[in-house]
Amino acid sequence: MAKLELLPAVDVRDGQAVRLVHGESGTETSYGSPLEAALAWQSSGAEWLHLVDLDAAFGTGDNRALVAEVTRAMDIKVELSGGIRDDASLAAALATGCTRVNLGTAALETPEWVAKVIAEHGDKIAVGLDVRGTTLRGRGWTRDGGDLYETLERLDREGCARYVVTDIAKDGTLQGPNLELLKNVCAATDRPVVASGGVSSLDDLRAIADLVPLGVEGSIVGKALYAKAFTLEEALEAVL
Ligand SMILES: O=C(O)c1ccccc1N[C@@H]1O[C@H](COP(=O)(O)O)[C@@H](O)[C@H]1O
Repeated sequence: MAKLELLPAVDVRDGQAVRLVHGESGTETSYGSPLEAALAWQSSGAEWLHLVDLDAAFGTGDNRALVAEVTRAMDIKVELSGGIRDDASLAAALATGCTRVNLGTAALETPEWVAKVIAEHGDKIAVGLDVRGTTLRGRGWTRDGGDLYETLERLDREGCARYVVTDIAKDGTLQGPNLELLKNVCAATDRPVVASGGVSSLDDLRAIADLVPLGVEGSIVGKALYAKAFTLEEALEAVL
């Protein structure tokens, strides 16, 4: 059976690696240099880095040069997101050499553009389905953007390669992942799903790994690593 991929997260706000609670601006806890954090996850054995430009996602500026520097410094695969919403921001993101990008707001607000870039770039494009209940949220998770399952059906039709599914109610809370949501999304699509939000323990990761046969391919891990609930080495061992 395929093993669950783990994607330690580095979210960047105002030049710092931060974690938010429920993705709300103003709830930041700072963890210092994004490059140092990313290099630490790489040295601990990560095969992926989930790198987010939060200022670009919130529309409060950007950390584009810094996320490009971090991406270029990595020998591992990088999933890059935050503020990738048009040809220029997509070209800049892909030029960093990242393995794939994760689109959020654009999938809700400019579906024609997203269909076009999916057709052009295939599995270099993932779509982030960031939900409260079953309502998608965009623009830094501050605005409603439609129904999860209707959007999923449309993106499936357009050939979207994979989805990164975040339960906003869980994100940054260390309350455990929303396994029901993950199962429901896997039942609604045949595309791989990357889980995001709420991981607090090795048991949470094992529970997500149990969903690999249903279509879960990976899990983002953020707060739990920064809060030292477990080490990345322990996490990688737990999902072998
Ligand atoms: O990751 C977060 O904590 C987060 C919080 C608030 C907004 C966005 C967040 N992350 C990721 O940003 C992209 C969406 O950016 P955009 O809408 O395309 O500009 C997506 O990957 C979110 O999961």
